[in-house]
Amino acid sequence: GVGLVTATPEQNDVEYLSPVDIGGQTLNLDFDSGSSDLWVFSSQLSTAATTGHTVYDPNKSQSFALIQGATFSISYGDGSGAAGNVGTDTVNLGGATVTKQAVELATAVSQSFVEDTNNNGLLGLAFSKLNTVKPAQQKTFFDNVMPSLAEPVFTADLKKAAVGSYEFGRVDAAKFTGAMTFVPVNTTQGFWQFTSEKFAVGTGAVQTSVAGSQAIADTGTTLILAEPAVARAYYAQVPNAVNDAQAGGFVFPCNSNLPDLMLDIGGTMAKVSGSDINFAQVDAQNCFGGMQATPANLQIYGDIFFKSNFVAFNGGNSSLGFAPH
Ligand SMILES: CC[C@H](C)[C@H](NC(=O)[C@H](C)NC(=O)[C@@H](CCSC)NC[C@@H](N)Cc1ccccc1)C(=O)O
Repeated sequence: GVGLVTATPEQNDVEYLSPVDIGGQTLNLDFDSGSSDLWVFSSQLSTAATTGHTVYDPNKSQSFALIQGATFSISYGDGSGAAGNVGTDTVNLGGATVTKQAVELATAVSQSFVEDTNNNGLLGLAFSKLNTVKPAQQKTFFDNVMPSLAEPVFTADLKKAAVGSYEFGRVDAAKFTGAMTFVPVNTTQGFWQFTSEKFAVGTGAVQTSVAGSQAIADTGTTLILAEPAVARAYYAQVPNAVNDAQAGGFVFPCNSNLPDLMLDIGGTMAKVSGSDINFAQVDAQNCFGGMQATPANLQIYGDIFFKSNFVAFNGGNSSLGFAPH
């Protein structure tokens, strides 16, 4: 089979939300290739936490079954997190269906999730080894649905300020231009991870940031978080760009003519359009960069990368395909 759902951006493309049918109830979830838990705002949360949200109520589902004694607790790189208990239900993503999918019911969520009223939970699409359910770890929707898919793949077609899509079971050639390049991913940490050590600014020379530097493809992260050497070299080519601690990173005049950024994905260069690096206005003149330096030693290629690149996640042979779109 094949599943196709829309991916609708929030204000400033901070996140993309997709409709998921769980036991007959439809919730908009943030599909996240950087984690492996499917958790939802549930009727067990306090009213304070659920105001403005759509919640999943297991008591209203004919097909819900509790997993006795199972709990989850997840924390994310931005300091946010969620925790609760676990059951199974039928999960349908635009036609791709799993009958006994682990659905994690939040009984506590961090404030940033409470405030993000468009987001009613996450659907994790990284590798199941990262799933946080105890005592028995659970599988992701993608792992569960893969055997029934025409092809063991899902694709992300995320767009700047426009509705895109996630598709399960096929790579739709109509959604990208040029040739798709596939690279093997390193799954040891549970992410869609690859080597990314080279970069170029505009039409400049290709240079190495840090030999062997790694990156992950993370649809649940808004920006590109790259090696500091990449950020420094890029913004050195943008007149009046400054690293503004108060803004939390590099800012530049909003009318800047931003160069493209080339990043290698497992040895093949991919382009991030300069226009996509103008992320959001921070004051009367200045805008915040869509690519920032990461303090960690793992680069995170988030939605800014996906706006320029159509990406195929192949769970059959653990590879990542990318092409301009
Ligand atoms: C502090 C937590 C560290 C990062 C680590 N957690 C992770 O790596 C988790 C699975 N993944 C994440 O924290 C990040 C990848 C970090 S790379 C180390 N992806 C998921 C994130 N975008 C989900 C999200 C979506 C919307 C709003 C906020 C957060 C852990 O549990 O140890």
